[in-house]
Formats: sequence, C-alpha cells, structure tokens
Amino acid sequence: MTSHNSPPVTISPPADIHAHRILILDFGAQYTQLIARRVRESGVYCEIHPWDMSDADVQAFGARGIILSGGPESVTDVTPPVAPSVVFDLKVPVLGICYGMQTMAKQLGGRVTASNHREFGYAQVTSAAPCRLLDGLRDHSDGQGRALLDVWMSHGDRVEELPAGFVATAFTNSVPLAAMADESRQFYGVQFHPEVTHTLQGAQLLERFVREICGCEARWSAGNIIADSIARVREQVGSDNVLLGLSGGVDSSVVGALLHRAIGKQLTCVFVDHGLLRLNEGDQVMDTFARHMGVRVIRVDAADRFFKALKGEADPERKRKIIGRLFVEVFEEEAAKLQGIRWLAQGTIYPDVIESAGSKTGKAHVIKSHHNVGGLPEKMNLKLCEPLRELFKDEVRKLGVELGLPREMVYRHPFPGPGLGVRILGEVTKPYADLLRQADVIFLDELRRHDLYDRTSQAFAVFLPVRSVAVMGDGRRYDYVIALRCVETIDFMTARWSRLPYEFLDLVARRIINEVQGISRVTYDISGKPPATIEWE
Ligand SMILES: Nc1ncnc2c1ncn2[C@@H]1O[C@H](COP(=O)(O)OP(=O)(O)OP(=O)(O)O)[C@@H](O)[C@H]1O
Ligand SMILES: O=c1[nH]c(=O)c2[nH+]cn([C@@H]3O[C@H](COP(=O)(O)O)[C@@H](O)[C@H]3O)c2[nH]1
Ligand SMILES: NC(=O)CC[C@H](N)C(=O)O
Ligand SMILES: [Mg+2]
Repeated sequence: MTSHNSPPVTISPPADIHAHRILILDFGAQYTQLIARRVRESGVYCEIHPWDMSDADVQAFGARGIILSGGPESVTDVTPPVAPSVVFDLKVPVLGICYGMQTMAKQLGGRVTASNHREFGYAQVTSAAPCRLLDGLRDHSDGQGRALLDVWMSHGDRVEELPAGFVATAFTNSVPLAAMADESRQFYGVQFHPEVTHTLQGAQLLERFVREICGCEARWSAGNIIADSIARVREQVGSDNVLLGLSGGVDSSVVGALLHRAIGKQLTCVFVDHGLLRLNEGDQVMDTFARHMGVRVIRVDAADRFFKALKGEADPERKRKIIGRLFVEVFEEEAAKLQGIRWLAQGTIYPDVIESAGSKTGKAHVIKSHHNVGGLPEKMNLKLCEPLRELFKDEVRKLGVELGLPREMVYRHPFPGPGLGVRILGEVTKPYADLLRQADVIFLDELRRHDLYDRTSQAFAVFLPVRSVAVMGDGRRYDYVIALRCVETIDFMTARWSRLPYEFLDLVARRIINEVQGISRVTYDISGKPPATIEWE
C-alpha cells in the first residue's frame, strides 16, 4: 500500500468485465456455489439467483448463458420448482446439472421418473454421441473408441424420455440417459456434477460451456477486477468522504488497500474494539494499518456498550442483530464527527450475502445473519460501499496479493465480525470472554509454532457455559468447558475438520487446563460442514 499522502493512482478501466456474464439459477443444491467458483476460475463473471427469479429479471440480467443447478426436490412432485420459461426462449446456451437437467427435460416435453437405481458418489459415464460439451474430454477409453469419464453422481430420479430435438450423449450402467444435448438450440444436460473436483474433467467441461459454447471472454482476473472496482468506486462516491469499517481481517484490509488507491485522502477507517476481539488483536490492527501503512484509522473502544447491550441475550440470531446494530451506530457516530462522510464501506463478500439471504418463496433458509448483511439495521444514514460484494474469499485473497498486502495479512484465518460473541454460546459476559481469549491464544500460538496455521483454514476456541467436574491437585473443581474447532476448506461453504495430530491436541488441552483458571475440560469438534457450520452460533 502506498503512503496516505500519495495521490490516487490513475488506472484506465478495462472493458466492461461484467458484460460477458453467466446466470446460475439455484434449485437449492449444496454445491451451487461451486458451480459459480468454477465459472469464475475460467475467467467469466457469474451470479447465483434463486430458481424463482422472474422472467423479466432473467431477461434483464443479460446472460450469455444460463446454468440450472442441482437441487433436493424431485421434478416428479406435484409442484416442483421449475426454471422460468423465458430461459428456453432467450436463444442463449443452457446447461442443466442433475435436477437442472431433469427439469429441463420435463419442461421441454421429456419424461422423468423416480427410479430405485439411486446413484451416489463415483460413477463412470460413457460417451454415446458427438457433443460440443463433451467431445475430447476423457479419463479412459472403452477400447471401442468411446471416451469414459470418471464423475460424481448424487440423484434418485432420472430422465426416461428425451424431449424432441435432444440426443443422448452419455450413459452409465444404471442411467441410460446420463447426458443429453440439443446442439441446434445449444441446450445441454448432465446428470452428474461437473462442479465437484471428484468429476475429473468437470472444470474443463464448465470452462468449455462458458468460454466456447457461450462465447464469453476471460475478463475476470485480479488485475481487471481491481481496475474495474477502482473505477466504479470513484464513480460511486465522487468527492464524498468514505468511512471504512476496518477489522484487520482479510476482507476489510483488501477493501482498505483498494479504497486507499482509489480515493486516497477521502478514506477514513474505523476499527471498533467491541470487547469480543482476540487477545491483543486491537493493538495489532492499529500497528499494521495506522503505523505501517499510513492509513487514517480511528480506534473506538466500545466494549462496555456491547457487553451492556448483549446482557441477558442468549439467542444467536438476536445476538447477531444486536452486534450488527451497534456496529452501525458506532460507525454513524464516528461519521458525524468527521466532514462530508456519506458512505460506509465494508468488507462484505459474496458468501456473506448468499448465507444471509432467503429465497423469495422461502425455500432457501436463512442459516445465519452475517452481522454486516442480514444483521444490519433497517434504517441507515450512510450509503453502503462494498466493492467485494461479488467476490469469493479466494478471489479476495488474489486481489490482496495483487494490491501488495503482506502475505500474513492476506492468508490470515477469517475472524467473524461478531467475534467471540458467537463463540461464547448463549449469554455473552466479560468474564467468559476473558477465559475464552486465554484459551484461544494458546491454541493459535501452538498451531503457529507447530507449522499448522497455514495448513488449516480456520481455527479457534469456543466457550461452553456448562460446567463439568474435575479433580486437580487433589481438590474438586467444577469448571467450564472449551471446545476447539479447526477446519480445512477452500470456500468456507463446506468444510472438513482438521485431522490435527493427537500429540498436538494433547499439548493444547493440557496447556489450556493448566494455564486458564476456570477451565477444566477441553474437547475437539469433529463435525463437518454440512451439517455443522464452522462457527457454533
Ligand atoms: N471490529 C471491527 N471494526 C470495524 N469493522 C468491522 C469489525 N469487524 C468487522 N467489521 C466489518 O464487517 C465486515 C465483515 O466482517 P468479516 O469478518 O466478514 O470480514 P473481515 O474481518 O474483513 O475479514 P475476515 O473474514 O478475514 O475476518 C468487515 O469487512 C468490516 O468491514
Ligand atoms: O464477518 C462475519 N460475520 C458473521 O456474522 C459471521 N458468521 C460466520 N462468519 C464466518 O463465515 C464463515 C462461515 O461460517 P459458518 O460456517 O459458521 O457459517 C466462517 O469463516 C465464519 O467465521 C462470519 N463472518
Ligand atoms: N443432486 C440433484 O440435483 C438431485 C436431483 C433430484 N432430487 C434427484 O434425486 O434425482
Ligand atoms: Mg473478520
């Protein structure tokens, strides 16, 4: 990052990087986000919208191609979710994946049945006819010149009869119609899931669809995204001043660097110490930003205020809303003390938006209200400036690297805005936060010391307000429990618990029990996401 006094860098905006875009209609599959990530990785911008998007909105979106995701429902139900009919009239290529293929088949006049040949996991499909989507992709050959692909399946229903104009392009032993194509209309369907890495040629298949079949150019790169965001922010805020909520985490740090480049002195950052930070976190953030990077940062000590507002509240969603509201109150108070602030910038990223949103029909559930999206109060005086709102975490990190942020900052584990507030189960109190902070720092220090921090995606301690019996130094103890959570994930949407060595866990548990007065038991969380979310609340 350049120093605070340097003039904003002049960068000419690239060709419209959003113009070549793909629309993904979500039927509620667990892996819809992976489809989006694969499309983005091939250099093409895309957005996920609920399947019940209106015809007018689909049309206005202006996609060069549409992907219909998988989903838990069955098209054989009485009123199954269906794709907006305009999808098939827009004369753009359409790819249906699993449920998406099934509904495409049914909506265009084919037949789908619930089959007792359920297929979950690995399967091998054999190519059955030439097809622009699949030609040339192969993992093996069947000896008769036909390509075999290793794929991943997860379905019970299957397409029984193709709609007019389609041919079968692949089969498996249990599914005669495992892929279909109508080349003249550029409609394709695959029963398997190309978005998961277990489908070896899946990324290639999706790239083929968006780049060759839909004809999208690869404009979605870190350099282009930065130049585009800078241009957009400048246009958006003009000569107004902007207040950025800076947490020291990856997302807001990247926004900080971006805005610093885009609008220089018009930027002021506010770092809120809500009393639910990690040990010494506040000082570290001030050190890195204010001292080394020359960004103007105001530190607000609001711990008492947050604890007071959270007193007696045990419900996770209500806690999140309280925290979201207080954050904005603090931001607005600080803004009022400064000149010309009209905008509140935040490091909101795409998964925050998706997880906080429900679909119009209520089919998709709100899992948790991220404090910076669903947790925001309804009325706000400042307008929002969220340049990373369309990006996934790994894309944000690439931007951070490109913007010259230090590696340790870009690859930090994420820390949720509500902080320890969602890691103390139930009511939040200062004594609980103090205990948790001590346990957490031991866990993280040991991870770093054992070279495990960079090999895991997110690690933390959780405070359980239940007491269990222990005997220490011949005395009876009746103390609280700490749970350790450590996961590996790329996109934070699904996660696997880290197989940390037993010796390591043993060391951490002993240190916590010996060093943190008030904790007498430590457990390790071995739940995957799904179903267990990464945070406990
Ligand atoms: N303590 C804080 N002070 C000021 N703003 C905050 C604070 N905590 C969170 N925010 C705001 O809320 C946004 C969302 O928080 P979130 O934790 O998702 O992102 P982050 O902290 O920037 O990055 P990371 O996900 O890596 O922790 C932040 O980008 C920031 O704008
Ligand atoms: O800034 C944030 N505000 C929030 O309210 C919030 N809730 C969860 N997280 C982070 O999001 C990722 C996924 O978490 P979950 O599996 O718990 O939903 C994990 O990285 C979590 O730490 C949050 N971040
Ligand atoms: N993964 C899916 O899209 C499944 C589709 C449908 N629910 C089936 O079982 O066939
Ligand atoms: Mg954070």
